[in-house]
Amino acid sequence: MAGVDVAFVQPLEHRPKPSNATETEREIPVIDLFQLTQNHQNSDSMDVQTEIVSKIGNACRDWGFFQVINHGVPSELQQKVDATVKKFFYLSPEERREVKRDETNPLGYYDTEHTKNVRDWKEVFDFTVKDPMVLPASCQVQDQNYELHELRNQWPNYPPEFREVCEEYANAVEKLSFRLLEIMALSLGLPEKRLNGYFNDEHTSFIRFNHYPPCPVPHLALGVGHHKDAGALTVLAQDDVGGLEVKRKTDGEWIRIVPIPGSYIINVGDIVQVWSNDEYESAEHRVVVNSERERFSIPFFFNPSHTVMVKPLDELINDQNPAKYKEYNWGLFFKTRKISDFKKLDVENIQVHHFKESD
Ligand SMILES: O=C(O)CCC(=O)C(=O)O
Ligand SMILES: [Fe+2]
Repeated sequence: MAGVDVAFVQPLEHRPKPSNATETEREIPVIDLFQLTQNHQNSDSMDVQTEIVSKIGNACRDWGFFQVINHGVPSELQQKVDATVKKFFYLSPEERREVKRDETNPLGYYDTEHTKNVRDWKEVFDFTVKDPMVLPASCQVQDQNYELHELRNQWPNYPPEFREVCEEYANAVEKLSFRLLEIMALSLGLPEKRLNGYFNDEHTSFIRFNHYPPCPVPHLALGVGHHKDAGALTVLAQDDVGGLEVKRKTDGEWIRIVPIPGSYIINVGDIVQVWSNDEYESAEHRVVVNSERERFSIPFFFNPSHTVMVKPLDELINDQNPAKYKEYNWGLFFKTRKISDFKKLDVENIQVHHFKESD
């Protein structure tokens, strides 16, 4: 343990197992979106679309996770982003800190994120898709008439193409996220565009560049501690190193997701869990680090506008299946979570189960 800050050490029950026996398992469904990302529509392609909708519905129900290939984001763009991300993290610590996040602006670079109050073995850079991003100014409010705060992206001067590449990537993945949202809506028996209105011009989606340096104590620390994503859905690009693990719903085992080149990992977030009244549950996941290779990953967190009141959709509840959650305001939830991820608190951070109706 010499030289490793105890803030990184996971409680015993959350430390990763030394064996990687599950490494070769390829259990997470892989779904080919080729037919969806093409614009021609004939009866054959409608059949294929119905099949994709049903595969995605099953994956959301059984796993809360799946991988997509032929998703429509050009591989050249992905390579450009990957190279740009590396250039940024290879800047000197002083240069990276020029765009450091602080308590008033949660966007930019930081290396002190905590998940469930244990420090993660990683450094990150966050930027929003809509700039500025509008959020409540404080989470200490009693009603909906809260004051607003505009948060702006911080861009480093180097590499010079950084901002342009980030914005191009954000547009491409935003498009894919809308498509996935539409497929999820269809798979729940809803009209295709039923959920799109929650993601208006003020949606609070953001992209994170994760860098996990080699870790001298990979059996004690985690790159990201166990958690669920709070937004609607996540589209994650990862390199070939591996380390992401998902908790399998059937038995609670941690399953390693084997990287497939050119694919994205999609996971259901807490908002889809609430909208679907637990039909699709967000899955717990975490990132294991290793002592040899650094790893990079890029999640796109697809989040609605701050004004959205999140609750089970009326079409999906009835007398036999009453709403399992009280409604909550996304902006206040998000703001509260952002503050608790920044520094260690003495209380559990905000979770959707705090809004669960008592049985
Ligand atoms: O790096 C990864 O594979 C996943 C990261 C993650 O789960 C997150 O940032 O929420
Ligand atoms: Fe996550």
